[in-house]
Amino acid sequence: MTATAPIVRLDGVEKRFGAVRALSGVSLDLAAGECLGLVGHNGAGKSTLMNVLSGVLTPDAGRVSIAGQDVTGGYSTANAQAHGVRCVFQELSLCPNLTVAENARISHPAIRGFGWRGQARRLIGNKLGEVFPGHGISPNDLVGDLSIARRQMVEIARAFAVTDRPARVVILDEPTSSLDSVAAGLLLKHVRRFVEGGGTCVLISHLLGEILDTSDRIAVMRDGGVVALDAARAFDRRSLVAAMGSVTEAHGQADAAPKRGTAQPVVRARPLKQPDERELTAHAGEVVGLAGLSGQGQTELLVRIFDRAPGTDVAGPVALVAGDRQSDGVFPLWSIAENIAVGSLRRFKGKWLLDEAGITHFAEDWRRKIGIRTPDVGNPILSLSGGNQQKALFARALGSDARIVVMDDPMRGVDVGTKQEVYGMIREQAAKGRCFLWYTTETDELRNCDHVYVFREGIIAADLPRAEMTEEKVIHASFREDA
Ligand SMILES: Nc1ncnc2c1ncn2[C@@H]1O[C@H](COP(=O)(O)OP(=O)(O)OP(=O)(O)O)[C@@H](O)[C@H]1O
Repeated sequence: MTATAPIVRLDGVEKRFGAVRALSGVSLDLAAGECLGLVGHNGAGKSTLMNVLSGVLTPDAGRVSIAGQDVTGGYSTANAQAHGVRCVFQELSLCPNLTVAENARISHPAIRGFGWRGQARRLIGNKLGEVFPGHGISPNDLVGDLSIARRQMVEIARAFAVTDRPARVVILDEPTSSLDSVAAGLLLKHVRRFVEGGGTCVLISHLLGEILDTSDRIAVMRDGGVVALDAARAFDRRSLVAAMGSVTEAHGQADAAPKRGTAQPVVRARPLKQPDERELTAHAGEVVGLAGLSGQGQTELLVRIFDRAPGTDVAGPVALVAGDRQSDGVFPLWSIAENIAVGSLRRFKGKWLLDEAGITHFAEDWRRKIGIRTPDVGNPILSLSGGNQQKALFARALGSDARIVVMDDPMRGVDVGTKQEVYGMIREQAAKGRCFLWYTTETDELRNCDHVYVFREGIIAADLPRAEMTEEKVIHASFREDA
């Protein structure tokens, strides 16, 4: 850190939501020219703290200063933006019925008058090109037609784009959660360029490797407070996990012994464009991974399997853990309990009414099993932190009777400790005969799979049993030979 006054000072910030004390007197400084990594378990208070800094939430107590000026009274998102504070939220905030350029215009009101469309197209197009070269997004694309990874790229580029207002502090709340490793690497390089040019970044992530590699300092939050704060080089994975508290990192993996015998597969599916005889097959008791760069046809095939579309052969009920929880997973007006139990409603059907007590008991059981942080499963689902919402979606699928569970990059926003527990649950349920189809953008997770299909340009490019699967082979198959 430099000796000059901090660009941001948060002093004794407190925030309560009913019975939940989300922030319990947090003090934190940010310097110009640094990237602060912010880590902590699901529900630790990271997003709440950043919502205070970006003017979305008013703290119950404490002060916010920017560039030495106390801005606490009447601080709002408009003030934050005027001070150059930008935020890329976990739940993406683009308007799906507008184009990429129109969305850029919304947060850059300086673009106006005759020819505003052209200006907006240039602004976002140039920034996308700078951060994510080869992104393949047109400023004229309708946001609703873009994959979640591309939407995330647009949102990030929009936050870094500059018109009449500076970008001094850019908060990135789990910015790589939907990006594949190539796009994530490009973003993290951009973050370094930005801070080396004097900007400030707050990077929130559950991927501890990227936090350790990209940050200058790291703050660890636990239960609403900052419990450790030091130079990044003072931490390693183990000490970060320990500081986060109550999480263990047992790296289990699938047994390398081949399991496929002569049994009939429970799922068979071919990508529509597959030029050869290759198809995805999955057997009872197997965890089958779908790998490759993001948006290479993995989600499309999973959705076709879930829908039992022509060209797929699916034996048994299917449950889905959606990757885009905001638009496909969470029922935003329902409680946590209703969101969990909706996958198992038949079990709770009475003669006339649903068995409400049974639903609560079932949800309560899963709250404990998967560690959903809430005082009451009757609370609205949107009262949960992002990672805890994702855990509720897991509970919905794992608690259902479906023999086949289809998971579309399901660990988005789930903390390291819970991930290990969920990996364990998946392997345990597979051992009892359940079949899992698992698309992941995290290569590390493929170690939990018995068989991996690597996708490229909409087709299966490689078919790797666990014993033959290496990261190198997956990466090699993800890129065209001539690319
Ligand atoms: N709008 C809200 N209403 C009620 N409770 C809330 C609300 N927003 C956050 N909370 C609660 O505040 C606590 C902190 O949540 P926050 O979203 O800041 O956690 P987080 O560290 O960002 O977690 P994650 O890693 O899952 O994103 C959680 O217990 C959450 O349930």
